Amino acid sequence: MSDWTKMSKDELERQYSPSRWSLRMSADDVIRAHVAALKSGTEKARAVTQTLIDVPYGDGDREKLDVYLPSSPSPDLPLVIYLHGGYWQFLSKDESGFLAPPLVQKGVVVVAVGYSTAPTGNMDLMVSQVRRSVACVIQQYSHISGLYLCGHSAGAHLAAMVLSTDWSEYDVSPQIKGALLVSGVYDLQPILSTYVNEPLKMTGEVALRNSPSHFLSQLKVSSTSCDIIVAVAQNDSPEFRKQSEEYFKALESAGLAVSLEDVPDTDHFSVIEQLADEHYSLTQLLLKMMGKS
Ligand SMILES: N[C@@H](CC(=O)c1ccccc1NC=O)C(=O)O
Repeated sequence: MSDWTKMSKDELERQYSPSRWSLRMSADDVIRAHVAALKSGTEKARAVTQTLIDVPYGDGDREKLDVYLPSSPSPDLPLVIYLHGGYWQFLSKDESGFLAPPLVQKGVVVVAVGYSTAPTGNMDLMVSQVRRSVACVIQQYSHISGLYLCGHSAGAHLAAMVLSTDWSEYDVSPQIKGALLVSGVYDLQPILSTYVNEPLKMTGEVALRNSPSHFLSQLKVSSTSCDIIVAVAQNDSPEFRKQSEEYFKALESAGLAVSLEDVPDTDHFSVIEQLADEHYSLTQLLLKMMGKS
């Protein structure tokens, strides 16, 4: 696989256009179908679980989260925070509850976090928002048995930044027990010169200070006992696959408990959509991580 620094702008943009790599449908159709699947999955989740919608975790407009709760409270109550994808510019928490039903059914609390996507928000703000959301959840839900993170695409990037947080600047120091990072971007430098950065307007410095690949020693300190699964779709682009493989290798070299899951017969979108299905491999892995399979 060639190095991104040697790629033309066109090739880099192709590599960082997840929809162009789907084998299921055209680029436009796969995005339409993705949004539709997330919306209908979230509507279903809201119909079959108890919810708390638009709970603020800060003063900002988008600084709200949705909570999906099991109906019978049990003493063993894991909580998973979901950070949605959409290239830091699309989607919101409002269609990010689709993964709740199979988890809630097993007695897990699911929290979908909102954050200020670009162009309203910028990368520094989004990273600070998701960190604050995690701190807020741990303060409000101090009785939970374990805190877990799950993120897709841009959300996997944000989840990796949460794992790399120096919590000394916060009121709490959350002990995250496990993280499922799905088809993420862990080095932001390759996207700097692409269309993805148009609304984000990141400088090289912003990209560097928000790249999880540059904060491995902080992650090791803050998330020593966190089980990490780096998952990637079989049909993600070579660059996306390389992002996951390299982050996995770096975590492994740092001595963390990490595994790489290459999910067969999935593309960038189906790899996360299928979390709505209790029989899907990643749903089972997430439940197993929480001791709920
Ligand atoms: N231009 C991007 C768009 C994209 O990634 C996206 C668009 C809408 C909702 C989610 C998206 N990506 C990942 O979650 C693509 O080629 O797929």
